[in-house]
Amino acid sequence: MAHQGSAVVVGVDYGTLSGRAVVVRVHDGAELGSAMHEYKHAVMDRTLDAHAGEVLPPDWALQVPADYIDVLKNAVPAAITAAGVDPADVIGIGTDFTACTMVPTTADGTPLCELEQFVGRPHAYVKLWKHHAAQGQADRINALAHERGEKWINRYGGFISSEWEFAKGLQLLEEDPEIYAAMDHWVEAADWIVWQLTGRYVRNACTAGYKGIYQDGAYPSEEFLEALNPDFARFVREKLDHEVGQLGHRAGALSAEAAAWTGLNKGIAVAVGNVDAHVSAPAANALEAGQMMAIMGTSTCHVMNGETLAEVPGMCGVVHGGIVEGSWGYEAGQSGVGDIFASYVANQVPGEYTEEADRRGISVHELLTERAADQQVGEHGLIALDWHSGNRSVLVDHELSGLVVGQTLTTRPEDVYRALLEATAFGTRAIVEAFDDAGVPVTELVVAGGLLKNAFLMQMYADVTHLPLSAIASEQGPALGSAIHAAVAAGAYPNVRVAAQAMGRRVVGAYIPDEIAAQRYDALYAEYKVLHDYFGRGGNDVMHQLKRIRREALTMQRKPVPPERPTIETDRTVSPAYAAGVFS
Ligand SMILES: Nc1ncnc2c1ncn2[C@@H]1O[C@H](COP(=O)(O)OP(=O)(O)O)[C@@H](O)[C@H]1O
Ligand SMILES: O=C(CO)[C@@H](O)[C@@H](O)COP(=O)(O)O
Repeated sequence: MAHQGSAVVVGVDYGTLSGRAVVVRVHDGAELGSAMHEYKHAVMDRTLDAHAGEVLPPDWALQVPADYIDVLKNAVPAAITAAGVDPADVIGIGTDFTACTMVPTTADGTPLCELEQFVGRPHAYVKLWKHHAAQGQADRINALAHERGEKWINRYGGFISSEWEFAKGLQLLEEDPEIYAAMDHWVEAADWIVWQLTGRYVRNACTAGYKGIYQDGAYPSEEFLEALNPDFARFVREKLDHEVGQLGHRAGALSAEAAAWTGLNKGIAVAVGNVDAHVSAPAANALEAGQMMAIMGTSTCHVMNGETLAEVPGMCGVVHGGIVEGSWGYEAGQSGVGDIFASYVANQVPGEYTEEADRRGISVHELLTERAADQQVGEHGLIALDWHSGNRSVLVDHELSGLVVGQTLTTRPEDVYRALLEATAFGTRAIVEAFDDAGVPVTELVVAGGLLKNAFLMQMYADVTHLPLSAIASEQGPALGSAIHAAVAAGAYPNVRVAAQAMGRRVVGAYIPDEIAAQRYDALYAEYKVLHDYFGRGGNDVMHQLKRIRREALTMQRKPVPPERPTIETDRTVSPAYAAGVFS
């Protein structure tokens, strides 16, 4: 298809803590400039900082939609300046988001948290993907789906996640019915941002399928929803159902308002929304069956196309057109990966490590990795479970938690750090094996995301999985993927596959398994599997019990508002649902 050599597109990647914009040349995918903008309110997981600092219950994670608009206002113009291009050469914009990240809105798309009367209500805010407080609702959805023999449940590996649209929606109904009643649309942030760009609400095939239980053109039935909770019966009809757009299609034209925010021309193409993980596969030009993309950052998402439909136990889902139009897209994931390393570095590493890292001008991650790399496989005598943020695949249980076995009086921080790195690699191997066993073989691991920079970790993943590992040749994988979708939406390419060949790229076989290390990891993996099945499949319920006891303790304490916020009324010190004791 004809397009001018100077034509560029903009891709915007909405991550957990920031949004990144990249300007990409249409004919070859060259990245000309980029910019990042951090969300002012980051993730609100302890207190409702956007209002008066009310204490949030455990496992909550909220965001503020206005922070997403700030990315359009700041990162997009900055990326255009960095690229040195004329905004008039931009022919389209595409976006991707974390998911399932949900915004409750009025009929015109106004987030409920922006209404005066709801600013102090936690349920009026965005529920971020890692809001894990709807596990009780997810458990009920799963039990009922199996009891009624709902066909769709096996498209999700047998489990609907607490992270997804139905569990979070049911939690909203049951804990704050007034907000639920005021909500006209329960919108994926991936679609909300496209709505803000175009003035048109279009759901995208990716989140509708993976997160919204939309299969073969239908959602779960009203009878099913009514059996969950009679007030939930019309959830699909009244709050969720809307036109679904295919990935790479044009959602609409850039509105005058969004043109003013971004500095781009009104009327350019805006692509249908997408998810950070799925959009990365075209960016690595890894769209063939067997090429499993692992997008490794805060969490890891695994996405892979397949030629046929298979039911993989514990996968997140399989959706037709979920990665590219026309193919079965599979997704699995690990809820915590970089997050686990970050939490360890922030809370468990002695000051002398930080001082040494500072002195040498490296990060604590790099220091710990360097020391961890300087030992034989198994030398630390440890096995860890990577469930600090719960387990997404293959157990689909966010009431699970982390574990390190084998610590002694001589265990050092780098030992535990290495065990945590290994635990996440073992978690990926468990996912790869689930796909292999279900007849969807994985032949290549293609990595994108922030963790690519840790070469020791990458070699470990190749060794542990016994797979050749390719590396995406972009530091902005999702944003590049969004730019590819923008190019297709603008008509520069006939479809995403063709665009990916011209604009996407990866280094094939960047890491090859070391046979000796791989064999030694096999022995550790065998022990990991024992612990995995024991704690994760009902052998020992201690992790669930600890979460329950913690919730009880927190409910009893009713934590006071910090003293520096003296003006807050006492009835606002906890969320209404929390005060009502519904979290006990
Ligand atoms: N050298 C490192 N080794 C391992 N993990 C790292 C290293 N540097 C940063 N991290 C982790 O990478 C994660 C950020 O990854 P990134 O892809 O940038 O973010 P996101 O997933 O939000 O897009 C953080 O959780 C951090 O702990
Ligand atoms: O779950 C998905 C996609 O399905 C991700 O959006 C979610 O894990 C967040 O990813 P990041 O770790 O922020 O890149």
